Amino acid sequence: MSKIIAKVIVDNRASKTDKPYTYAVKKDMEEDLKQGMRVLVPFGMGNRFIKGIVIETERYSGDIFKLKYIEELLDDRPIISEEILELGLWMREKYLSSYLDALHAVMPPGDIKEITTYIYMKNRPSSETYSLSHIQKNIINLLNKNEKISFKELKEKIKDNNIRKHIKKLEEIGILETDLEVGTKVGKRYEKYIDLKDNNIKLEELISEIDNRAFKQKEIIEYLYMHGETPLKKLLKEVNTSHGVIKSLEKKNRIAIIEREVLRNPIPKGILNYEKHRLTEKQQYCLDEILNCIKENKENKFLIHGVTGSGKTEIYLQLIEKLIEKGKEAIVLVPEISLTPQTVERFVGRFGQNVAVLHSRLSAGERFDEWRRIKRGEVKIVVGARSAVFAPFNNLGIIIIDEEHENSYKSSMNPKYNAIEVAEKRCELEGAALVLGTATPSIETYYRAKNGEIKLLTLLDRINNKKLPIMNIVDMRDELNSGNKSILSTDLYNAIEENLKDKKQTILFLNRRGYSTFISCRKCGYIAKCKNCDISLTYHFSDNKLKCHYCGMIDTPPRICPKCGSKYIKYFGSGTQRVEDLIKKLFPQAKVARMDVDTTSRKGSHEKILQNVKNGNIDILIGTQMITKGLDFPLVTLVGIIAADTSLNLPDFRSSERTFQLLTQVGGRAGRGDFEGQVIVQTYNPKHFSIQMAKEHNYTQFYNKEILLRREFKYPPYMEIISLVIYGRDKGKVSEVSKEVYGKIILELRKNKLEKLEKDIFGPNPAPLEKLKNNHRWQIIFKSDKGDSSMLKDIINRVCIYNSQSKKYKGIKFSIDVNPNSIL
Ligand SMILES: Nc1ncnc2c1ncn2[C@@H]1O[C@H](COP(=O)(O)OP(=O)(O)OP(=O)(O)O)[C@@H](O)[C@H]1O
Ligand SMILES: [Zn+2]
Ligand SMILES: [Zn+2]
Repeated sequence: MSKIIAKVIVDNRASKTDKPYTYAVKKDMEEDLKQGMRVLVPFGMGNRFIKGIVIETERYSGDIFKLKYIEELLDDRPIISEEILELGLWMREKYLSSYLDALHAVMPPGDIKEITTYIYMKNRPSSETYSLSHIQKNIINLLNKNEKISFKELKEKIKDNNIRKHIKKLEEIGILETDLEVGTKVGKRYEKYIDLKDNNIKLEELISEIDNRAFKQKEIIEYLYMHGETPLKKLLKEVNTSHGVIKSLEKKNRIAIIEREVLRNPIPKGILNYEKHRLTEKQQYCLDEILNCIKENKENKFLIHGVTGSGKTEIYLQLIEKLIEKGKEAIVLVPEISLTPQTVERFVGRFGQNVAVLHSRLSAGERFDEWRRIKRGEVKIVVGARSAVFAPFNNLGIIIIDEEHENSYKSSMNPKYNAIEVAEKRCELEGAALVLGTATPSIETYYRAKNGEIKLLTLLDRINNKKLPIMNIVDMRDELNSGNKSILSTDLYNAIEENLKDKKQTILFLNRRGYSTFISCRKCGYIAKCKNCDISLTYHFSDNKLKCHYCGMIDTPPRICPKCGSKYIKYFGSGTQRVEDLIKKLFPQAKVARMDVDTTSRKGSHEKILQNVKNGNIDILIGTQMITKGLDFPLVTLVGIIAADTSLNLPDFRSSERTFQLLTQVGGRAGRGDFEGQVIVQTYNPKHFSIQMAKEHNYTQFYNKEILLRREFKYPPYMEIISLVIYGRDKGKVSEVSKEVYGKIILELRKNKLEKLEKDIFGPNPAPLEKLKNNHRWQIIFKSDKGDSSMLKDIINRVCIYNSQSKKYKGIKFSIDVNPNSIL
């Protein structure tokens, strides 16, 4: 007689347990057990019970006497759908992650161990309960006494093997309802927050009043000063302190404890209705094409390549409207949500309570609440950053990815997935359509569109035939030759002045924050570097500190050179703080704001700056890449790009692409209203093709040139790249292990008759970022044809997993990234 067996991934972090374990299933569980359910299983020598997830069930007619039995089912139904589970397993293979990491990515947010199924009374049964069984009546009786009861408790109270069937029956006839809850976080309505009592007092002053020995108190003040209002729990953890210290600060009247309601529905308040636009002919054409293709089951992958301001968002909105009418659901991915408030506002402004917004500032409980709202079908649209691609809809009609070229769609944590690829896979599994949109398609996406894998829809004009901005290139070498040493060229200076006179707004872009980007001794050449990262420290003027932008380390700038003792310490390189400083000096009459990581760490500060720009309270906005995304301000007519070369000079194969994207996107903020716009691009490489093509708004020509280089130098889309970084505290060991791992991989390749791949392996070498956060880093780069890549991945994975268990390699870690964003 055949039996049911189940493959289970156990929730245990040890890498050697990263494989499915097979368990036998007790007879009375057979019918209820489904893949995607959590179970309790005996594990290891001591048969300790641990939680796990069923990824597969199958009939088996062999001997099962050697197998252990699943002890208990923890869910009454799968907590993720079959498709989502498959998506997770696909990611594991594609991105070489562990089972557990891959499953965690697709499971409900938070600690899946903490999830409980609760049973509620939905409608009290009428008096005619004669059709109900004795057990069913008992269940109802229990629920008459309690608002809700956990599945586990119910099982303990009503000892019956068929309890699941009874619950199901009662659910079917509308008496009961089940729901998931996570931990104790949900249901709590208030949370304590801590903030400084007075935000206008300088840090030095606050600190000077505290006893020198009370260093924890100082740390708390510093933390609040930097981060603003912080949940108590987070503060205790971040500063690693106790309630007592907080209390004593409160007594001193330095901090305030605020009780805040934990919002169950985190949609920002005060969003205005976003009126529907009558589509232009071209927008209409796009919309119809997509709807027709979907209807006739022709294509279901689309790329809308529309210049900046061509009205892509309106197409998304109306597309979604049409699909919801048909009972479908929609996922919209946007780059880091906090950076695209205008886009989010449009979705909420159009669809209101039908939208769930998944942003990074949600608490764990809120995140889970949203997940549940989606799962229960209470919303039809999810707008969110990359992980929203896993939103648990059951009737998904479309996934839209706005600004598809953005690198935030690639995860830097395990599994290191690319949300575009994941979205595509999910759409295939669930029969949904995929729509990518951008003014500057990634080379990979455009390549696929040209090959007919994705249907290309092009919008060449801005809405109402507004002109694209004129791009003026300024050669900074000429400026220098004519005696201008300032970071502002004469042209840019004049244009700003003119714009101020005209009462128009200006955006200045520079991709470096801080004041000076490095400080150095003029006598001996010493450069102040981070001791954890070996990267030069950036000087921040406002708090007179040196900061590491990689690990956050803070240091005091030296007065005399720590190496040779000279006092000729000089500050080089300009960041946004210096630009702000200069602009304020040059144009004292202008209202200036700066937007970068340093000015937006306080909650709400980001929105406040943008609101001020919108209201016309700002004449000149200076910022980093934060100001490149989706901003739509009609009075912005001038955009100045202070240094186009910062992205161009990175030792990375995407540097030309990034530069083209950046210039086009930042430039695209100009002239979106009734007035024409102009862009001034300052550069030392005026002839570079990405700068030239951006100047001409000629994406296709840029693409044609870049794609040739990709082919010649064997980069994506022609080849798949795998970056293996080997890192650890011990420099010698890192290099030693790297060489050994390399040797083993080569051996394996030969064993598998894959010698031909050897010529496309680079390294092992120290990585371009050789030391980060106290880890030394070595790198091996593999390039392979798509056809060979799965074999290669298999080998890399095996060698690395094998090594990570070996005692010899203690303290060494491996990071594998498939088609990484950058290879630094
Ligand atoms: N059919 C229309 N009629 C009038 N105005 C429209 C129409 N469609 C869009 N708009 C407006 O045109 C402006 C540009 O549209 P939108 O911001 O959607 O462009 P986009 O293509 O997404 O731009 P970007 O890629 O630069 O973010 C917006 O202010 C929008 O409200
Ligand atoms: Zn020196
Ligand atoms: Zn550092």
